[in-house]
Amino acid sequence: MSTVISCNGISHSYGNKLALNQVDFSVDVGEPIALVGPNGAGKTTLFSILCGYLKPTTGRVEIFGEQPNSPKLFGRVGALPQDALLDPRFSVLKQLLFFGQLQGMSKSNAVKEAERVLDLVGLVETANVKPQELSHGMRKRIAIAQALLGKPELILLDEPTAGLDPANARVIRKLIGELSSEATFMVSSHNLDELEKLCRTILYLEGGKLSQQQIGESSSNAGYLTIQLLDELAPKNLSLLQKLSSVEQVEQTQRMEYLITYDDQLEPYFDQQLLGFLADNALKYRQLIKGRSLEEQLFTDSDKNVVNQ
Ligand SMILES: Nc1ncnc2c1ncn2[C@@H]1O[C@H](COP(=O)(O)OP(=O)(O)OP(=O)(O)O)[C@@H](O)[C@H]1O
Repeated sequence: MSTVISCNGISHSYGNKLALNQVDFSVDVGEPIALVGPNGAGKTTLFSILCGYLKPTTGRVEIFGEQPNSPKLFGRVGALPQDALLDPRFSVLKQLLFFGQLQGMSKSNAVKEAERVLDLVGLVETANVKPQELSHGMRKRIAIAQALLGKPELILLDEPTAGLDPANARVIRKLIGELSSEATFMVSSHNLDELEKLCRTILYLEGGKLSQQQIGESSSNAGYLTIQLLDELAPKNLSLLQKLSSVEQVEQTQRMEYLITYDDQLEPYFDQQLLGFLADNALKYRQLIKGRSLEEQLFTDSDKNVVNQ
């Protein structure tokens, strides 16, 4: 597996204030990583070092094997700084265009890319609006859209949900979950509850020290697929689905949507097995989502209709 971030013995001092103290960790390509710690723990300092805005006082950092400010990383890393500001003078589209063109895109590609990222954050209608006409939550989503420009492979989001209402925070987490098959995300928050269902790997920072690197329980053999069908599964088909060799559980998450837990070791190509099953039983589907849908990951509801094998 290829290494995205490698930090060895990183310390950083502001004058005589030690903000980071001998931090070591590495991150491989894959699922989102949470960086959690109380106010003042050093999260923003670490992000600033990873983005190349700050040089660590001591230690070595590599992103994709390069120094964080290397031109070779241009376009490969997207970042949302904690205090990202939009320019009040220009419309949302103009600002995204500017950053797209800074990445070397032609104007027409930058327009397409700006529209794509605005669509991802659900704010296409704000393209011609100036930032001050938007709510705080919308501005934050625009700043996240900016971090997604050019499809970077590593996306660093410093407190992306800070100050957002629950609905906006949910939109952001949903987006991270959906895009995490395309890019490796590192997301910070002072609130573990917010990220623990989204990220299996959690880095705890406290007083500048990385205290723990916890890998969540779900790093077992369990694989997840969410399928949206064009109709409810008839009991007969549900029973057949449950009998597929690698299927451990089928859970109905909403109308016509099912979360399937399967043994990834037993059937690494379960999606193909499932497509075969659907074809054999003349079942039509709308969407197949690798992993749990974010709704499912974040808001586990104890009284859902769980169907055990
Ligand atoms: N420019 C600076 N000059 C002096 N001290 C600083 C500076 N920036 C941060 N610090 C100090 O370094 C420590 C780590 O700060 P940092 O902003 O990295 O923490 P954080 O985990 O991001 O906090 P928060 O959750 O409040 O944003 C804090 O004690 C802070 O006061």
